Amino acid sequence: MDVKQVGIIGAGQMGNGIAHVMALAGFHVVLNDISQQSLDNALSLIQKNLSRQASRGKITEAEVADAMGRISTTLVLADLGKTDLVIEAATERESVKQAIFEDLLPHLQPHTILTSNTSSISITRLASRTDRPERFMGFHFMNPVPVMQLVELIRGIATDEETFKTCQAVVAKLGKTSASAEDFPAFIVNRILMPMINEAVYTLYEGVGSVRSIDESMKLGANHPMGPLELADFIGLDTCLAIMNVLHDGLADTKYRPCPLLTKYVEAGWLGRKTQRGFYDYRGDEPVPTR
Ligand SMILES: CC(=O)CC(=O)SCCNC(=O)CCNC(=O)[C@H](O)C(C)(C)COP(=O)(O)OP(=O)(O)OC[C@H]1O[C@@H](n2cnc3c(N)ncnc32)[C@H](O)[C@@H]1OP(=O)(O)O
Ligand SMILES: NC(=O)C1=CN([C@@H]2O[C@H](COP(=O)(O)OP(=O)(O)OC[C@H]3O[C@@H](n4cnc5c(N)ncnc54)[C@H](OP(=O)(O)O)[C@@H]3O)[C@@H](O)[C@H]2O)C=CC1
Repeated sequence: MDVKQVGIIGAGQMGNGIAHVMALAGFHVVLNDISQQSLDNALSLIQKNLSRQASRGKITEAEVADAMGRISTTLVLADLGKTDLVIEAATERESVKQAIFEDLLPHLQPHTILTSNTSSISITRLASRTDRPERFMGFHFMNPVPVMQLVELIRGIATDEETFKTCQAVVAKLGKTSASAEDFPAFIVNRILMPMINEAVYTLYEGVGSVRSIDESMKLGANHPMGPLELADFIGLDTCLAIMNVLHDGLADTKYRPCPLLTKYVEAGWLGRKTQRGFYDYRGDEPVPTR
């Protein structure tokens, strides 16, 4: 199938990055959110990130203008009715995603492929609540989307081959690489990455190291580009906790127990960079560890 128009639901950090790379690759994008503020912030962030790419000579000013011209925003889900591919990138909560699909379905054309950028939730279960489980799959970008090369593609139990091939072709058009993952909790990347982040929080909780010593150790001792706590703040602590809960519930193994300290940060509303406070406090000139 030839994809021309892409609908993106959720204009948070992932939604804006997905809109950025899709528009730059020539797709027409309709970006939806429940908050006008989030849509406005997303557009100005996309403009800023595209301009940064232009200033480094990676793309031209004309490409920036063309990409921005291909993005429209809306608060109304029905405006995604003409799209060929929908990527849902709203908050990592199953009830939120299911409600979105329920509201969206009556407006979609029969051929439209429905996907979720979920980090962990069962694709098969999300698909089973729609009218098109064969045209439903996981389309999982990595953060920051304009920089990261990988997209995980996850088939649900009913996903058909044409849907998979179409999504694979879209990833190739973005200049990214796809990896196929089976539909089990948190797929591949987060099945491995998130327990490491959770273990870093346990290491902090048990007093083995401070925020700074844990991050420095993993950056300098294991050559990770960001320390695990810095990365958790970057991903969002609410998202990290949601993923750990899906692993814990879905695999029924205590080794996935979310660290109580991670839960406490989320309960405090200290969600990382997006709320300006998490394992670091970002309100000043330099990030300051909170423990
Ligand atoms: C939770 C999930 O479901 C799955 C996930 O996504 S897990 C998270 C996966 N992501 C990671 O693990 C990221 C780990 N961190 C990194 O790779 C790096 O720290 C980083 C790429 C984010 C930044 O790299 P850096 O070298 O420290 O910073 P910096 O030099 O500023 O940036 C490198 C390039 O990326 C660009 N960049 C950085 N952040 C960006 C953003 N948010 N948007 C667009 N471009 C960005 C910069 O402009 C820069 O571009 P040039 O090469 O043209 O100069
Ligand atoms: N953060 C990461 O590193 C990664 C996250 N993901 C996944 O991507 C998805 C989004 O994550 P992320 O961008 O980080 O989260 P954010 O919190 O940054 O963004 C979520 C956005 O969805 C909006 N939203 C909530 N409910 C609805 C709704 N009913 N309709 C439309 N929009 C809605 C939120 O609006 P409001 O703010 O008003 O609530 C917010 O703008 C999640 O499934 C996450 O697991 C995947 C890869 C990496």
